[in-house]
Amino acid sequence: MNETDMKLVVVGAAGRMGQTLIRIIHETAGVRLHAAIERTGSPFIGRDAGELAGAGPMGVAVTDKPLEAFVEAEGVLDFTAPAATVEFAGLAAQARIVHVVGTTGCSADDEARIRAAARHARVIKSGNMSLGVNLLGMLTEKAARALPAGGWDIEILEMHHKHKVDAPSGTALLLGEAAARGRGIDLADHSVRVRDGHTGARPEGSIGFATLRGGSVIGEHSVVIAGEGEMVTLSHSATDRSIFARGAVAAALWGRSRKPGFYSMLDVLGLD
Ligand SMILES: NC(=O)C1=CN([C@@H]2O[C@H](COP(=O)(O)OP(=O)(O)OC[C@H]3O[C@@H](n4cnc5c(N)ncnc54)[C@H](OP(=O)(O)O)[C@@H]3O)[C@@H](O)[C@H]2O)C=CC1
Ligand SMILES: O=C(O)C1=N[C@H](C(=O)O)C[C@H](O)C1
Repeated sequence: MNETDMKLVVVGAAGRMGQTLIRIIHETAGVRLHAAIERTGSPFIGRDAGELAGAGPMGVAVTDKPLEAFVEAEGVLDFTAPAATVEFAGLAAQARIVHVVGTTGCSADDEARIRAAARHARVIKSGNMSLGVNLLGMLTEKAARALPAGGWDIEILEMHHKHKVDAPSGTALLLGEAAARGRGIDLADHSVRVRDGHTGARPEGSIGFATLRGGSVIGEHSVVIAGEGEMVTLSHSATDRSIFARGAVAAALWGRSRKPGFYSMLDVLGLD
């Protein structure tokens, strides 16, 4: 441990991503686990966070006191749920720390509240923290720009594990936004999120989404650009959650020297 290590809090510490984040912090130079948070009443309160994550004892007990943890820390890594993330955004703003948000499924109102907190906190939010998906976003934007709407139809397909609660995935929406940017259109006005029954023919220029759920799939995403007699498919497969956790830790370290504001992984990775 080093005095200059960035002190990080993991909220949702017992979750799939929370445990992965604790393991990655443990093996990454320049950061250390300062606190681990779960909700009041969680059976994990009081447990050693390192043991919970399968990394061995770390001497950090899981608590339900986020503000106490935030005021002594430099950053919080948040892969929880929209209502929790909105609350943590307010606390991170009070504590003036870095807030890395991986939570997906946020409503427009949640998004506005998180952005408001970015007046005081350094918020880095992305539907996917991996390098590969952010590169895929860039490639999608370029392909959508090069292949015009009259003749080329964009569909985004995703599959995740059976426990996932939001759809389309944050990544699918990130890719949809990238495609819409490439086409110079607003995604909200052109997306088709569900098809059922007699839908009529596909509206030209729309961006369609299809969702699969099952088993333990970590994250599969494809951008299909279908033309007459040919089809281009750009895709990404996640085989280990550590890709998201490494991205989140890199984002926290990047945010340490930034001014308050709202940033994305494209800023962190220098891809924007
Ligand atoms: N951006 C990215 O790169 C990625 C984003 N994600 C997103 O991260 C989120 C979490 O995913 P995952 O880890 O699989 O989900 P889990 O359900 O496994 O973990 C979420 C954790 O957050 C806890 N939690 C919820 N509310 C609170 C609260 N108010 N205070 C403290 N803890 C709370 C949950 O506790 P409880 O069970 O008691 O509710 C749970 O332990 C999802 O939105 C997912 O889409 C996931 C992977 C990558
Ligand atoms: O819930 C998940 O697991 C994941 N969520 C993110 C999303 O909604 O895209 C990122 C990743 O695909 C895993």
